[in-house]
Amino acid sequence: MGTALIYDEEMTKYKLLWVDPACKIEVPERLTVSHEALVETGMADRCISIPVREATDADILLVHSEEYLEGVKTTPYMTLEELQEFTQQYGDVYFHPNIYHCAKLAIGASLQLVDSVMTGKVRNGMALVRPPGHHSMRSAASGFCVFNNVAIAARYAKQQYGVQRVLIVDWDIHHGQGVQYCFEDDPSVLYFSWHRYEHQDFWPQLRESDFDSVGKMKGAGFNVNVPWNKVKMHNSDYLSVFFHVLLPVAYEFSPDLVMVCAGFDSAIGDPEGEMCATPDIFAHLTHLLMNLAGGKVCAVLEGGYNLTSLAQSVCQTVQTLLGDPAPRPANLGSPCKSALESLQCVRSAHRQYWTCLKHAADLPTSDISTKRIKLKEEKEKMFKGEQDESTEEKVWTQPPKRVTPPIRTAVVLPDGVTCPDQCKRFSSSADPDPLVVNKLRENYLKDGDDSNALATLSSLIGLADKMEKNEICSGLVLVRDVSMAMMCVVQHAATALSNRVLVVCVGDGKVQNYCSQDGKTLVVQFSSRKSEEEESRYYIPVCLKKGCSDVPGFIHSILGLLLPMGYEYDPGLVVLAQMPDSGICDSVWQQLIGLLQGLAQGHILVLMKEDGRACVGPTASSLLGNAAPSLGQLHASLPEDVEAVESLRHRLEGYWKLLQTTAAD
Ligand SMILES: NCCCNCCCCCC(=O)CS
Ligand SMILES: [Zn+2]
Repeated sequence: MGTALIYDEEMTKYKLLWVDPACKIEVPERLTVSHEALVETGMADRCISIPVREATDADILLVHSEEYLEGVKTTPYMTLEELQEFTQQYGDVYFHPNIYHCAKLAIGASLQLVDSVMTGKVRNGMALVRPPGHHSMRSAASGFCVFNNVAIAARYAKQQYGVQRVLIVDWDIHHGQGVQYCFEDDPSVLYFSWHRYEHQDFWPQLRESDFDSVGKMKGAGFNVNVPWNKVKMHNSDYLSVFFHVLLPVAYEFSPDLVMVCAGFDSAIGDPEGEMCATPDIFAHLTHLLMNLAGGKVCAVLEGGYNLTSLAQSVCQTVQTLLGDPAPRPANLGSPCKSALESLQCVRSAHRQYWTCLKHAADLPTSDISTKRIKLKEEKEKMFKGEQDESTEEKVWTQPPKRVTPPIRTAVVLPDGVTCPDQCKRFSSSADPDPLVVNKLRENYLKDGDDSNALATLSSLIGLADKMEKNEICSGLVLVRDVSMAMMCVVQHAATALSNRVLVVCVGDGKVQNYCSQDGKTLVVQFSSRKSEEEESRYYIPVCLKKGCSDVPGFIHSILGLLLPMGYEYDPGLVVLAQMPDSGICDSVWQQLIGLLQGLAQGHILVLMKEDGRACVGPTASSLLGNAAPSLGQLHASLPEDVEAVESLRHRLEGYWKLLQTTAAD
């Protein structure tokens, strides 16, 4: 299934008609540069174009009051003075004779997107709209927003398609207070937002934007606010919040639909956000959401005011929705102290609502909530001073071109096992290099003349080489001895290939401690038995009471341990081995493959035992980029597993900074 793109140039036909410094950044070019970038990169043609429609009164009344709607309806006939007067009653927004029409199209675009996804016409999609929506409230416009596009779309999805649970992820740099107010007492809509806050000093300067606004009444726990109390937040800060707050909660919530308030003022170069996260980060944020809700992801444009980073970020998002592998998450560092403080505060505030956070630490000793008041007083005192408008020009390298290999998934299967469609059967066509053959014979083959084991191993090596050359994206190999095959491909990768190799081993089994201490390989093994090998920086045995068969425990160890380390390690190749009788079920296996594909540009090599034929279909489906089936709402992990993962995290966070979930005192 494809990716919808909804855009109509009519939404460029309104603009600011008078002088207002706060509003001058919201210009029609925001939409034109975004759409043109998608056209120039050829991505618009790869999408399924869906036309906009005009929202009806009933659509708008799902969220807004009649009196507000009646008021906005009069604006097309107003004179300039009347428009200015009408605008005065709201903050940081402007009206225009054509903005009501465009606001109805922005809603209609969002509803068309929901229809296309919910009817299965497409898998996911993006709506390029203006005016944005997430600040507008039941009876008020705010922050360039007239109607709340995403809030209306979420209510529409529930009403029209009986959607039980909607996750709204708001990665715009402003707090979508309009969305929070709309759903704060509603447990069927989980609203997650991070936003520049600076201890309530940044617009819209609301006390209720802080981490302790968790929702009200039966909606308690379903509103998650992550305040950024400093600017210059980077990719590592964003990813650590996904790994340690959003994703665990989202998997526990198990939404039927994911809506994204896709604002790109959180990217580097934006005058509002003043953050440092690079446009490619949106490929990873999007990818990490695509295995939720069976892949039903609807992204709707909100903010984004630097026309260069906006266009690049939109392209990164759409390219990932199209299924292209994400770029390498290069040089991730440690989250900054302020981000870790916020992370700790949010997890602490929510531990009573989510089992995945129940073990979260207390509020940091430097309880940042009191800073809010003190800082406010200081600001008042010193406010007399100049507001430094130091907007030095930010520069960043353009995201790397993401070339999709000609072959998406190659498979090496024993005769008699049919090749899954869209996969390509692979065998090392050229006679294997005699050197390789000898090495295989002496190191890996018990009886040296086992010809088809030799053929399989040399195919395996050939596959790894083609992945390194980006001729093949991912591979699946059925082997007789998984351990031996793993050793073989890791040895080959460690010597012949230039890249680091992440080895993920699912299930018991002796994993030769071939993790060279030089960091060429990072081995993470999930099993139910204590590993006899010593744990180290590059060999991490994760012992789970019921191994991979306990879904919550396994998912939490993937999200909270494996992904943070994997992203920080940034391998060129991922080897994923399913040991015999690992106990892992297909849907969890598919989640694991889907999530790991965010690494190594999707170069993941899966090894399974020959008799694992039943798993070939599901594995191939995930390797081809299809969304994994939803796991359903997750219950609590076993206490032993929580304990194991937490102690492992504490031991390793000195090495792997993305494992941190608290600000060191
Ligand atoms: N009044 C001093 C400056 C105010 N700047 C904030 C303007 C609203 C931004 C809203 C937005 O970006 C929507 S995503
Ligand atoms: Zn914004």
